[in-house]
Amino acid sequence: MKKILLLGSGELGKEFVISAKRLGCYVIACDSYAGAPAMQVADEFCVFSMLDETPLRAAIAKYQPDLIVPEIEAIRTEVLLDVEKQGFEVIPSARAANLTMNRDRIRDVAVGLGVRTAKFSYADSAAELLAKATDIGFPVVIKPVMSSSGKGQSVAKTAADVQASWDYACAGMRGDRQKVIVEEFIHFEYEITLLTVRQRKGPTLFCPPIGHVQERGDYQYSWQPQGMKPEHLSAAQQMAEKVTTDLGGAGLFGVEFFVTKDEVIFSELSPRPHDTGMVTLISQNLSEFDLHARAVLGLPIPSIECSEGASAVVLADKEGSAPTYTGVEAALSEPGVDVRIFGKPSTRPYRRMAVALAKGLGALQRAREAAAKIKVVV
Ligand SMILES: Nc1ncnc2c1ncn2[C@@H]1O[C@H](COP(=O)(O)OP(=O)(O)OP(=O)(O)O)[C@@H](O)[C@H]1O
Ligand SMILES: NCC(=O)N[C@@H]1O[C@H](COP(=O)([O-])[O-])[C@@H](O)[C@H]1O
Ligand SMILES: [Mg+2]
Repeated sequence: MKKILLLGSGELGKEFVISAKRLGCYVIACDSYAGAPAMQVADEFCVFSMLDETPLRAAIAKYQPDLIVPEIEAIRTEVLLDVEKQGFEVIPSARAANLTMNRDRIRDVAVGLGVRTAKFSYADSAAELLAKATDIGFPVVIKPVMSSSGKGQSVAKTAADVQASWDYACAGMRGDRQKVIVEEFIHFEYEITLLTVRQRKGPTLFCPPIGHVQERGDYQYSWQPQGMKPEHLSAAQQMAEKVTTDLGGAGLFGVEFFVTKDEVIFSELSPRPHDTGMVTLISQNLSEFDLHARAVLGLPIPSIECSEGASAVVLADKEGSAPTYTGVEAALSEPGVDVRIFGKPSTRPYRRMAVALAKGLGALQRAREAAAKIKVVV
């Protein structure tokens, strides 16, 4: 039985714990607040800020896990680099966790590998941001180098927007680096997440591409499979293989691409299950969480089967605690529809609280209709 220390206990971690426990693992779920989704299904839990070196080291020393599995980006990843040297195993690797926590570091790796990205630059002041944005050409997308789920992200349409974008990025930044990435705005036809599985034994596997739509830099709904021109799919797979091979280790990655009429552009990647990949809870024989669990445990993945499916998020609209949910009965009365309520103990505007899933013909519309029926009450 493998002992897993899960760093981050949100909705993605909760499904991962269920998958890992079904395969006989013992899981200690960690996060900065009590009652986090994954803690509700784990064997033990531990509450501390994973950005703090001391409690993070203490948890690793106390539990002596076989595997350390990061579930969020905001972790004191220097500690992971250090404990990996001492012989602990970090999934997929401490380097992957460290690089992907910093948009600039992973972007520099991708560029070094010759992977196509949007034009971009970095800035550490409003004045520098204005100069870099002007060089690239408006509109530009601005994101803190340390953030996720769209936090601190905005689009500057003209020079007049730059100061507001800088202030917004500074307010949404986490971690200790006051730095942003400024990117050319890509007018893509669609965007995808390519779930990519690195196995301990065996070749890298790809799930059929997942299409998704984002608002405020955060995912709203996703579907699988997203139809792609064969040459675009193979370009995306080649880039995903290149970057994940460089990062190394075993596990599932969510590799994000923009697809324009003529080309595929790498955006970023998560060295762990991806929020848009929650669709695989209904569309695949093995969900992205099952695949991550099998890959990290070195278990076989003989085939990945997919049929049409979709997911749509249920968001909170205000701050509160002990939420309840209405409309679940109405949502579930449709055939082929399912719901996952994460069980987060508190709400804030736009916090993702649940997801509706649908399979079969018209899955996307039915998932969105089901999500719209569910209301978060606080
Ligand atoms: N250069 C760009 N051009 C056009 N749209 C963009 C660009 N960069 C980001 N976006 C849009 O914003 C979304 C979020 O961006 P990105 O994935 O970089 O942020 P994130 O905070 O890391 O999100 P997550 O943590 O949920 O993956 C993208 O999926 C895309 O819809
Ligand atoms: N795009 C990354 C992502 O979706 N991460 C997921 O959201 C949780 C945080 O949610 P919270 O902010 O509501 O606590 C994380 O723990 C993870 O499960
Ligand atoms: Mg993203």
